[in-house]
Amino acid sequence: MAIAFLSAERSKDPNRQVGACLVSQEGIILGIGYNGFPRGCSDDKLPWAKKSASGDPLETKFPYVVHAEVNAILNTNHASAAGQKLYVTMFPCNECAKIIIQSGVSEVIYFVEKKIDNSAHVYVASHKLLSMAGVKVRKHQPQMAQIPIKFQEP
Ligand SMILES: Nc1nc(=O)n([C@H]2C[C@H](O)[C@@H](COP(=O)(O)O)O2)cc1CO
Ligand SMILES: [Zn+2]
Repeated sequence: MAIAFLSAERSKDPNRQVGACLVSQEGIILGIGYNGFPRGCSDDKLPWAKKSASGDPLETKFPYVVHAEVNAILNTNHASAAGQKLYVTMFPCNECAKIIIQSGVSEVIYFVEKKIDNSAHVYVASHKLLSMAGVKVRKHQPQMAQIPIKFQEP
């Protein structure tokens, strides 16, 4: 989970940085991701806004951003995500849940579940899909409040 948090720091989304880390059953790191625009799609040309003044959805980030979970699964250095565990700083949306299920991930460990009224159905659907597909879901219980990183010679 700490690696998912560290990965989130790399996101350029000014409103919400999300990170994910895919690990094997034994805890070996297989893939890391954060929310961002697709490869080759410039942050200078696409908007990070949540709302546009004109009301045009194409002037918001939503149609373009790749979620952290999808990036972690696609960035894997392993042939398949089957039977693996996905650590994610935020509970996955329904679209990510579909990809998590289809890629064969067997467990999702999340840090926080965002509760936003107008998107509540997204998370109800996500829970429903993950539960129907038999993907284990649990909230991370941190053993410590922080992990300081010092850049100095050991
Ligand atoms: N699990 C998630 N993984 C993600 O990568 N995200 C990303 C997509 C957007 O870039 C941002 C959410 O933006 P906002 O609606 O909080 O301004 O976080 C969001 C969630 C929450 O479901
Ligand atoms: Zn998602």
